[in-house]
Amino acid sequence: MTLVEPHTSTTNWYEARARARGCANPRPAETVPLGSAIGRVLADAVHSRTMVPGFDTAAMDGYAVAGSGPWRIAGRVLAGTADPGRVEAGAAVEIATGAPVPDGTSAVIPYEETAVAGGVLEAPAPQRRHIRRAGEDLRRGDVLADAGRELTPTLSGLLAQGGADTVAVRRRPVVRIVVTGDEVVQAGLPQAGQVRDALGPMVVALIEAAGAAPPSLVPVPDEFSRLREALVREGPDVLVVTGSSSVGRADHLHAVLAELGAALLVDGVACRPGHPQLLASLPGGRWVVGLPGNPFAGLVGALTLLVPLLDGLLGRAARPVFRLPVVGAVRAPGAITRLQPVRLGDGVAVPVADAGPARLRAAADADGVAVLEPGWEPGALAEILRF
Ligand SMILES: Nc1nc2c(c(=O)[nH]1)N[C@H]1C(S)=C(S)[C@@H](COP(=O)(O)OP(=O)(O)OC[C@H]3O[C@@H](n4cnc5c(N)ncnc54)[C@H](O)[C@@H]3O)O[C@H]1N2
Ligand code: MOO
Repeated sequence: MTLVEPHTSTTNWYEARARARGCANPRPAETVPLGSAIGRVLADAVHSRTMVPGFDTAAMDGYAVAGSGPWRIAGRVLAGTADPGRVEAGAAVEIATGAPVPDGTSAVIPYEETAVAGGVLEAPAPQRRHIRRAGEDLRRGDVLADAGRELTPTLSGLLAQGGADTVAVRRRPVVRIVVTGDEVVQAGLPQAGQVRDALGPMVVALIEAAGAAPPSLVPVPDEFSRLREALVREGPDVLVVTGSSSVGRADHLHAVLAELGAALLVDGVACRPGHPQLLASLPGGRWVVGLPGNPFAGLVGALTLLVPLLDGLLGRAARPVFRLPVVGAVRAPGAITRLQPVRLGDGVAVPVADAGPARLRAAADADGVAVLEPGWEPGALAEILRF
């Protein structure tokens, strides 16, 4: 863990994200029913507890036959039957998809390929067996998912096939959002000098999408003591402070952190917008993420520091890096990284015009943000942080 002195250092954008991703240990595990684990991150690898199919299974509705035809029809086996018995050479058993095939079965012939008269079945010699062999999909002990994977609907289905009833997942990080600003109001139309809280709703949604518990939100005025109080109150693993990150008279975050003995891991990031973002740890193990008050700058801070910190707390596997050529007219990044809202096209990312630190329109119309590094030129690849 690299610590920096307050106000003295600006961190490269990739380095800042890597620090946020790497600083926290994963939260403890808890066991939850498979049915309520969607979106949770696995704390352990999951293995199949059974083979799938569990028995030789008919893949078509029709007849299980033994030997060559014609066949004498000698019974019926439906799905759910525990013991399908045996079929002797020259005999056929009517069978349902999903039923266990009787011992001695050489093939299952679909109804469509058969003719039946007087209890005798006729069909051309079967070209396919239409039998799913026991264990051909999964064997007992097969790894179904590694630790760090998020439970998706499809993974959840696979784990059910493998016999899972419960899964060990990481406890969800508990987050408190502290919205600072005397001028910031939570509802209705802002009066003279006021502004609606645009960061609260956005950051709540980002936190939930990242896999943390639904966060609480506390508005605090621009007062040192009130901000201090909001940071020391027990409960959350992560405190997100919006606004108060810069150097203005009412920006108390650095002073409060200094008084609380916080260690600053990131204090300013070499990017536009979103430069005055910070990451700190408080004595006792809690984390503080400071997001700039300008809404698009705050969003950049959330994508740079907050979501990666939550990924680390969840023990989430590295997210796949997604790069596209960014085409079209866009301001060059200059000497530091520029975060540019983009729309995703067919194999390209297209900048959305008129992005500014305080404006959300471009980001709201975008599918993600492109990370344009110094030296980037139109048409070159850039990492895309998808919303
Ligand atoms: N002398 C300097 N001034 C500023 C600098 C600087 O380097 N030197 N940096 C500028 C940049 S860049 C940003 S970004 C802002 C960051 O300011 P703070 O994080 O301290 O935030 P505030 O001063 O409280 O507010 C800035 C701006 O955003 C509005 N705001 C605040 N919270 C919200 C919210 N929840 N929803 C919507 N809008 C919000 C607030 O009203 C201000 O307009 O500092 C620059 N200044
Ligand atoms: O970088 Mo500020 O964060 O431009 O709005």
